[in-house]
Amino acid sequence: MMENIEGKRIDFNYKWNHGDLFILMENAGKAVSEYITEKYGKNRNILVISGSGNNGGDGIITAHNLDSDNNLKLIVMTRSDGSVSSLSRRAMEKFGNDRIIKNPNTGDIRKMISESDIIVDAIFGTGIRDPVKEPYSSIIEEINLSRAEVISIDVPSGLGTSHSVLPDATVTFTDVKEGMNEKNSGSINVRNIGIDEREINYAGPGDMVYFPKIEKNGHKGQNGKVLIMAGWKFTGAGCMTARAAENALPDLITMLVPKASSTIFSIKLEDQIVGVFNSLNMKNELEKCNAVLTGPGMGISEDSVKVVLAVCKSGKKAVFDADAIHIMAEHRDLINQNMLFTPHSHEFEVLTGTEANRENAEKFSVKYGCTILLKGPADIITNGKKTVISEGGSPRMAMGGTGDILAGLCTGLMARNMDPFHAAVLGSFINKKNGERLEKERSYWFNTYDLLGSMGRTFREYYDFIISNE
Ligand SMILES: NC(=O)C1=CN([C@@H]2O[C@H](COP(=O)(O)OP(=O)(O)OC[C@H]3O[C@@H](n4cnc5c(N)ncnc54)[C@H](OP(=O)(O)O)[C@@H]3O)[C@@H](O)[C@H]2O)[C@H](O)CC1
Ligand SMILES: [K+]
Repeated sequence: MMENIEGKRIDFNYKWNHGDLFILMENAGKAVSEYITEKYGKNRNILVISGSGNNGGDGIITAHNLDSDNNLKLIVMTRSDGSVSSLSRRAMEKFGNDRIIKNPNTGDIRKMISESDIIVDAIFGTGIRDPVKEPYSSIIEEINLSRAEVISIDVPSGLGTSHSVLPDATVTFTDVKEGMNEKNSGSINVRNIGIDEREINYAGPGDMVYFPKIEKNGHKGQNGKVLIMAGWKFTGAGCMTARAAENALPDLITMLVPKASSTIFSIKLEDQIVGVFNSLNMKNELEKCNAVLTGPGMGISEDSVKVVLAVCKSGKKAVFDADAIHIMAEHRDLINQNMLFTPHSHEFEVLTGTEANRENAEKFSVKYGCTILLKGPADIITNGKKTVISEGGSPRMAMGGTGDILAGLCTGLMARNMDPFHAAVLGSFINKKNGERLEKERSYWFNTYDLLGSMGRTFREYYDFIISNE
């Protein structure tokens, strides 16, 4: 079952790899026309009703393919300014602009529906917004009153609203869409339209669709607060997590550190809030934050165990890395769905008591409900329901500190309202692409400061790609 946003993610991955989505529209139209010809034969009275988005474009290609063997009419309902999506415009040129019936009135549509034995519903696909406005709600009603066979493309138009086409069959692409069942969609036929496994099961630029945009008129605090309790033994590790978290663009980052090292932190992170750790401060800061990180450079001490247990008790979204993973291995009963663990293979073995591989990561996530990001040349990210592989990076990223950067970035993303799984996938993707960028520029001669320095540019490249293609 695929949510609409997941469909968008896959489209962006495809677009990044192949440049143009029109071939997918051609394949979608081919899949639907083949289904109709196989099921109903030729010489039928077919009416295709297309909306102004890409679902409509799939309908136009379907019409083009069925045109020569049937008595076919194509209606296109444009936007109020007469436009359609750019892919649909290309489909219209292919069909022949002058033969398209544009924006007929409801009476004419009713007549055309009554003269048809097959109706192809391409009004809305996954881009539907509730509520359905006129004239679309009346058209949907007329379709549902007709005795013709109705075939919906991708999803029944209006699904999830109070005006939904009730088709005899739906030809859907890549996977069944959210909310579809045999009752509201008729017989469901899933067709592959050329999306590669890599665009679905591997991290890619499309994962940016889960990254919340910065609102132009937003207010302070809206973009989340990060709490970090790390670097108590190795201050450098703690500082790197904070610098990495900044790249997710949260409004506030607070470090809680022991009194003895607070001066070092205050100097190195002069633009962040550095507080001195005590039980009361920790309780207050945990209440205020949207996501918390602990573990990197922390050491295992009475206090670090206290911190880890308090994080568990807080119920906040949390990232456990390094020493925190060792501590959590003794407290597995406290693991829940708000938690992300970012182990390398040895830490994974300590946490789970099993060999570090995909199957065991999935088993552990299912059992405890948490997300695992198992680090390696290819990161494995799983929440037990979904698993994504994140490849790439640079061999130079085996150096110390890159794990701290990844953990900090994931925490920042979780504070920005992302769930642990999508934060982990995007964090891993950006981290690896950032390493690749530096390797291209400098071969292997770069360090963790360089990674932190270029992360914003790497992030922006993919952010801009999504914004400019929406
Ligand atoms: N990878 C794939 O699987 C591909 C799928 N394709 C098909 O594309 C659609 C999704 O296309 P999209 O353009 O995103 O959206 P829709 O066609 O579903 O609908 C958008 C248009 O509908 C208008 N709209 C939306 N809600 C309403 C409403 N309530 N009342 C009136 N009009 C509405 C919307 O209007 P705007 O004013 O916002 O422009 C749009 O015009 C997917 O389902 C597949 O069928 C592609 O072929 C590519 C690959
Ligand atoms: K449809």
